[in-house]
Amino acid sequence: MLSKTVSLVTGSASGLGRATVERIVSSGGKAIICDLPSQSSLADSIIDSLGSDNVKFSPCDVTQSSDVTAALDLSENSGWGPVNCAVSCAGIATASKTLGRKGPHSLEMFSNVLAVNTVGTFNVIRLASERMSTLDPDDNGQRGVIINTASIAAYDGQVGQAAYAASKGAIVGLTLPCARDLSGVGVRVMTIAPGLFLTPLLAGLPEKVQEEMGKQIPCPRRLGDPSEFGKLVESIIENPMLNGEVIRIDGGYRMPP
Ligand SMILES: CC(=O)CC(=O)SCCNC(=O)CCNC(=O)[C@H](O)C(C)(C)COP(=O)(O)OP(=O)(O)OC[C@H]1O[C@@H](n2cnc3c(N)ncnc32)[C@H](O)[C@@H]1OP(=O)(O)O
Ligand SMILES: NC(=O)C1=CN([C@@H]2O[C@H](COP(=O)(O)OP(=O)(O)OC[C@H]3O[C@@H](n4cnc5c(N)ncnc54)[C@H](O)[C@@H]3O)[C@@H](O)[C@H]2O)C=CC1
Repeated sequence: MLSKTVSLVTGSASGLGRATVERIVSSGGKAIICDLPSQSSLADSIIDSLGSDNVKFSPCDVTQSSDVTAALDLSENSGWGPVNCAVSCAGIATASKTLGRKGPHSLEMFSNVLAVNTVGTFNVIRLASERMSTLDPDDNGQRGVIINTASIAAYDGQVGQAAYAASKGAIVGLTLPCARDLSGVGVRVMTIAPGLFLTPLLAGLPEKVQEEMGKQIPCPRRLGDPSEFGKLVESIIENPMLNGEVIRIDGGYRMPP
């Protein structure tokens, strides 16, 4: 299916989303880069390297339904047809204790993390699945695949990760019911829970935290490369039996408190 993949990939101007776009396009597929308008120059550099026939940019805040709809429309208006693959990588991470030295966790920050990570992911699932439902089914009765990005923090959230872990735990929780809801239209739903990957998101953490983390990964004893995430996306797209499940990709790492 990868050579016929028409995808929308959120958060794909950077990091794991970018690696996903590179993987899909290198196998003959097409991708809509769906990222914030502020990321347009990064998106342009991806288009320069992969070709404007294969990649297009739709400025998008995943919490806004009209933005996600415009990205789905772009695929159809470009002559690619409706998307048959949607990968959500858009996400933000915060670090704040439930009760810190300066007082309680900001409620606004907590809500914002859930809005982008959880609500944004569900927004893509609901709107992309509607487009996929219009496609002809393949030999397995399938029309598309949706892949979400959670985190191992959904299971092993650290000190200061209440908001982030809650947002990712919710993505784990919605995976099975969404897969069940969409089984009637032949759309699979899978979630990847990455461990520690070397992307701008992780580079923003204090260097000491980064160093300690790389050493703690059992095997391989290093941070993950975003291309390894892209390979897993490819496997999920290609394997029709993968549905309703969360896959950790973490080198056997379990985060300490
Ligand atoms: C997998 C993914 O999707 C990506 C990831 O999650 S990568 C992992 C990301 N992890 C994080 O972001 C960690 C977030 N937490 C923090 O950065 C900090 O805890 C914080 C900024 C929220 C708080 O810092 P702070 O208020 O300065 O607290 P600080 O004084 O450092 O520590 C207070 C106590 O908590 C402990 N602590 C703080 N952060 C800790 C941590 N990350 N791990 C373990 N203990 C920690 C300290 O050892 C200290 O313990 P004592 O009470 O015994 O002295
Ligand atoms: N890097 C890592 O070690 C891990 C990352 N993850 C998750 O993987 C996903 C991708 O992370 P990275 O590539 O590392 O981060 P990144 O910061 O490199 O990329 C995230 C992208 O999401 C975009 N984005 C943020 N808010 C958005 C919004 N409202 N609408 C549209 N786009 C938005 C950003 O502009 C950015 O381009 C995130 O969901 C993150 O939580 C999970 C576990 C580990």
